[in-house]
Amino acid sequence: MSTRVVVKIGSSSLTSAEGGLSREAVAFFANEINTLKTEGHEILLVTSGAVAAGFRAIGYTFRPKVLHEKQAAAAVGQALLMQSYQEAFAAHGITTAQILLTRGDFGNRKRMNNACMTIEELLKQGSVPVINENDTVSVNELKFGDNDTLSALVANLVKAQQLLILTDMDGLYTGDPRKHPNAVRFDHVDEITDEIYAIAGGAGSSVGTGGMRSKVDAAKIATRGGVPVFVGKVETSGDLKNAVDGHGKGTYFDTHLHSLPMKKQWLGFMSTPLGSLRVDPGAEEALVNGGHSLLPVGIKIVDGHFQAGDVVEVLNLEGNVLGRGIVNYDNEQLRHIKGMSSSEVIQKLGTVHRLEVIHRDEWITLI
Ligand SMILES: Nc1ncnc2c1ncn2[C@@H]1O[C@H](COP(=O)(O)OP(=O)(O)O)[C@@H](O)[C@H]1O
Ligand SMILES: N[C@@H](CCC(=O)OP(=O)(O)O)C(=O)O
Repeated sequence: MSTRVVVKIGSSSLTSAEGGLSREAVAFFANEINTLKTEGHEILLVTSGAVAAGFRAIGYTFRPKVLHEKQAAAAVGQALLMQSYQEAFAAHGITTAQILLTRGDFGNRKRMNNACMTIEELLKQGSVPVINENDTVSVNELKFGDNDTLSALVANLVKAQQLLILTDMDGLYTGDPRKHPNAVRFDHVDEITDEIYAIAGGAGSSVGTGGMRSKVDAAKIATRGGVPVFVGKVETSGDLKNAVDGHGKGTYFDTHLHSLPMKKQWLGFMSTPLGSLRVDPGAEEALVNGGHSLLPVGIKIVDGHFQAGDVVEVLNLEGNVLGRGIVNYDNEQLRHIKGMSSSEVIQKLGTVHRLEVIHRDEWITLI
């Protein structure tokens, strides 16, 4: 069956440790993707490698660590990266299209709709969108940094049937195999638990950024959005097709969920919460398992400055994030009515526009 697939290629798979782009690697991936396209799959590529490709060309000896040096290296390297993809895909008669995005773009519905429409048109025309972070304008606090999260947001946005995160390690192991030679690989992960997070470490090479941790983060976003994820290695001809077909060299993160509507995607993964609410076990149960709205009676602590209509994070009494929602009250009002029953709230405030603090339609569970 032909499907829509997002393929993310990390710096570690495209460049040598000394820096510089491996044209052989780019040609190899173009060939693998061509095989999938020939079978009728729609492919979107999310690629890293701009900094790694550009830092030697600009004159640095090592991969830069300071932001403006990384941005300069990326500006040089992005052109080299794109040129390389264009040449490699042209050999198969495939047109490539450059798309540069920032985290801020995902927070803006209009920009996202535009990006989405552009991508749909490119796919319709048979092109391969080649997506990277727009490093020149991304500031530290708002950066993706690695492209794993970016690839998960893209996969949710285009309602992909699969996200393949390709890296230099053939999956998630019980510990970083570079440090723990006896570590064992997970073939499937049904649920991303705290234990899974605990074993996923940082980058193993000098060119990679996020390591397995950011890949697990990405897998969480994508699976929560209904997109199953493969994290692994594609090194010999046919490996990418095998990964799509379910027998790749790596770990599969399964999902039983359906794709998320755009509004819930935005709420869960793109919005910026302006405060937080701590709720009691009754409210936790109602929100997470009961599919109910949040009422004032379940709220214990209110933090932050927010207005009605803003996004807040909801935590349980142990401090674990349960999800996010759009509040119907500002922080001052909520401090006055927290813990009150609905009749007490009406007595205190008079007629209220909405009794629910967060309506279930404006809520997303994130555990
Ligand atoms: N539990 C783990 N299982 C497998 N790899 C791990 C684990 N913890 C950390 N790693 C490291 O994550 C690295 C891959 O991430 P990264 O270097 O960021 O690659 P990329 O550039 O492809 O995104 C591996 O090379 C490995 O050393
Ligand atoms: N946008 C940056 C991505 C940085 C990076 O190293 O990401 P990754 O290899 O996915 O961990 C670049 O193209 O160099």
